[in-house]
Amino acid sequence: ESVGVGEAGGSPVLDGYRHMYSGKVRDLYVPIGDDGVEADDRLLLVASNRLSAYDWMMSPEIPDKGEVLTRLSLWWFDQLADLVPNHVVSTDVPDAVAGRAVVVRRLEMLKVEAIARAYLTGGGLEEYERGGSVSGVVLPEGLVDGSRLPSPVFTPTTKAPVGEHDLPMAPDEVEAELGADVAAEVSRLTRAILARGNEIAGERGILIADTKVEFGVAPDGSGGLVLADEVLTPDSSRFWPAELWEPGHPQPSFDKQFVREWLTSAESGWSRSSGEAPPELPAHVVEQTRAKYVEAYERLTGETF
Ligand SMILES: N#Cc1c(N)ncnc1-c1cnn(CCN2CCOCC2)c1
Repeated sequence: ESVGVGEAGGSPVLDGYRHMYSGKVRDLYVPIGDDGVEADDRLLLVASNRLSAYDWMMSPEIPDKGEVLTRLSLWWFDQLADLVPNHVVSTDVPDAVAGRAVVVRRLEMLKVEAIARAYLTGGGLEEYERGGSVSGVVLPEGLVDGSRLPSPVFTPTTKAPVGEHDLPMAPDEVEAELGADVAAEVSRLTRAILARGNEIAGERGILIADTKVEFGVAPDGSGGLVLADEVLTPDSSRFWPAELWEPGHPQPSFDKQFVREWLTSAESGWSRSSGEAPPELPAHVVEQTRAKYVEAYERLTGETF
């Protein structure tokens, strides 16, 4: 998920903060006090307007994407507060990143990408087609691309180093990494978060096929699991329009379909198999994609962006 620092679309220099880490679409900074000493209990999590598709960084950026997804994630943290505490401290952030950054508690992050699937597709479907199970969970026969699962399945992966792919973790590997009790709690919470997400999103015409969340614990070991990172956004999850759901083939993406269809159309002149970077997105694709992020936010939260 992480790429080298200084990727196209870059990360802003923020006065009073040290840039610590760049993911494909988000960045982490360390606050620096007036005395020049770095905070050890807080971080600044910044969402960019960058869009990643087909494992490429798109250009140009999508205006307001960072703010829309930050506000959506904050709303989900509130919806889930009865299930699990979270790392949000405040939205008192520098003007340069106003609306698209959050001050968060600095945690010790678990070394597991906590993924749950409510619908079968992508890597989960491929594993199922090989052996009838996913992450050690035997599934019913006859499932196809887009099939709804009887209940969300925990399908954790490793957190791969920069430029490498995350790898599936078997249950015993997760227990070896986290211990049996914490592994069971991570599985339970991740599945509960996705189930709650689909209860709410389903009423608003959006299916959340799968999601990745991250947990941390307080550095002093006090308390239990804390939900970190972002939660139930189109960047961390597959969002599908409910009215188009039809198992048996790849589902259209709620937010990335315009980008995918243009990139795979003759008009783009690009071929995914070429290994070459995709061309600039035309303005109409950028605008339509921005509108889908705003639509997801407004449908789910009931707020006007
Ligand atoms: N959230 C959080 C968090 C926290 N609350 N405390 C300590 N570390 C982290 C942290 C460090 N890396 N990541 C991976 C996800 N990153 C998000 C930003 O963008 C890059 C990827 C999370």
